[in-house]
Amino acid sequence: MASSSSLILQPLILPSTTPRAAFSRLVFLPRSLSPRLRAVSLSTIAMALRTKFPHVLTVAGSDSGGGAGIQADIKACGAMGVYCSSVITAVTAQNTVGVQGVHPVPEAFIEEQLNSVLSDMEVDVVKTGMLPSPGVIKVLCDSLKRFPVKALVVDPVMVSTSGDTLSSPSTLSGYRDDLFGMADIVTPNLKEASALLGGMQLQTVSDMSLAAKSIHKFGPKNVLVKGGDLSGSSDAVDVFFDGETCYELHGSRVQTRNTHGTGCTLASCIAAELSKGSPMLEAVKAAKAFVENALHYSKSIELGSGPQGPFDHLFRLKSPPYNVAPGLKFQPDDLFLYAVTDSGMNSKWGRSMTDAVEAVIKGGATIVQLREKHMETREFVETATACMEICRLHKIPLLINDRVDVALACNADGVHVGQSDMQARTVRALLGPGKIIGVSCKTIAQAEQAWMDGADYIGCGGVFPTSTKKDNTTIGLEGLKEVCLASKLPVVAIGGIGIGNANLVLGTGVKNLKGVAVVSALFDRESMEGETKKLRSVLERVLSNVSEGTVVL
Ligand SMILES: Nc1ncnc2c1ncn2[C@@H]1O[C@H](COP(=O)(O)OP(=O)(O)O)[C@@H](O)[C@H]1O
Ligand SMILES: Cc1ncc(COP(=O)(O)O)c(N)n1
Ligand SMILES: [Mg+2]
Repeated sequence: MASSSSLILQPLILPSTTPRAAFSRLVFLPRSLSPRLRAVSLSTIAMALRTKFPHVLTVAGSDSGGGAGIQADIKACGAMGVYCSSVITAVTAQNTVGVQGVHPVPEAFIEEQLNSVLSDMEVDVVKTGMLPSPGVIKVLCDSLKRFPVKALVVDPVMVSTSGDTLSSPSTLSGYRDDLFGMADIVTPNLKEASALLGGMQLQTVSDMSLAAKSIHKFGPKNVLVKGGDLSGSSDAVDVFFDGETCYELHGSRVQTRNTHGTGCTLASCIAAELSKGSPMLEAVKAAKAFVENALHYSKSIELGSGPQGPFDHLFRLKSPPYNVAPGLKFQPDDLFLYAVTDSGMNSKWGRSMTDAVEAVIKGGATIVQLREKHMETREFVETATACMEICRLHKIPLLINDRVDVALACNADGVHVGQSDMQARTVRALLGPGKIIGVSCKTIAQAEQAWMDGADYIGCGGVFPTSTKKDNTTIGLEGLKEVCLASKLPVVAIGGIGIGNANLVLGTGVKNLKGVAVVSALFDRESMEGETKKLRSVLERVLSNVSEGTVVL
């Protein structure tokens, strides 16, 4: 091995935010390397270490009113933490009353803009908005063939919500025959879906499903028919079709006039999420949640005198939680051995909460939840802050039961809520996209709602009777299996589980079941570390038997 004196310490100028991050990016190279090789190695390492910033290119029209088009796209991508470049296809004179004029950009100049960005700037995802003529669609298709990107999101903008035409009807065949076949997703609203399908009437959610399936035949990988304008609907329902399954995505309808630009924003958010690496359906859900939240925060903004106002894409900047450092990223396997605290049991055994948390982590707990129903708020925040330090040290996520305020105050990794606590979608809006949210569910319908609300996992139970929740109805192993099979989220089983019966639970080997959550089995014991170790070894044994196909009962 080279001694340290034969190494040179060469700091590279790489993007880094903190002194610690900068230090970890210092590169050691042997002195014996020739200066040329050293230069080559350094540039290779620099390339490898470069932080790639997710990049969406929007190809769309400018909205002088700033609520839709290019302006909405740039703000939406910025809000989602993604870089956004723009190729402008037309300049519109537009306000809250409607569209007063459209000035198309010459096709050759659109091509020049596409060339400039795509040839140089490592675009991940292209999102299209207003493409005013068939010639523009052709120019775009040709550019995308020359410069392929990871994903293409096509929002087939045709008519503004105010009823003004933004692209000529002759673009319909360009979309259907050329662009859709290259698209990863197309996102027509009701009017656009109808126009694409020769005037098909779309009045119900089942009409939307039919439309999504028909549009899929034009060649895009996925279709989202947006129901913002579905009359008589108390929800905001969109229908997603991936070629196999149709999903109805229900959101709550925000009562506001400020819906100008919702479609542009939705498509840009999908593109932004895809550029960060999200799977398609997750990207669509995150985008829909963003639009709903943005509308909610902006529902009483007053700008302009017309019927449709813009909304505030950057509402999150006003919300302090977004300034806090992100927590640990959720991995479903974190649910394997989930320790839920109980300070009553700690005082019975004469130990502090921090000692208890440290002991279960040392014993092999993979995630910790502070569940304190009676602790005073100040003591709770102090305890949680101290526990956070321990959990950070061991890289174990710490969640707070119910108390979003306490989670924010100590910058916990997330919150676990029950059916009578704050709704998960509100928790998500308050905590932001980077935090972990779990929801207690007993039924398939609750599990579906948790998924829609943007939760990361569900806790399912009580599986067996338990002393920590006296009047809790138990669902048994059968109930657990039913919910697990239907759940789109990973599941942790809870309720009366311990060393004696954990094998019955995990041994079901049922889909989505990732682990067990325990309270008394760990905290109501003298040696918490020892008990956790025992439980962990039981779980590991069951897991290896399940993966070998042996049923353990
Ligand atoms: N009032 C509203 N409340 C909540 N979500 C809405 C509302 N209006 C539209 N949306 C959502 O905004 C997105 C864009 O839909 P839509 O308005 O139909 O598209 P477009 O703007 O292209 O006409 C969809 O996800 C839709 O469900
Ligand atoms: C330049 C431009 N592009 C797109 C739209 C559609 O707006 P919405 O998202 O409300 O359908 C618009 N009004 N103006
Ligand atoms: Mg709209």
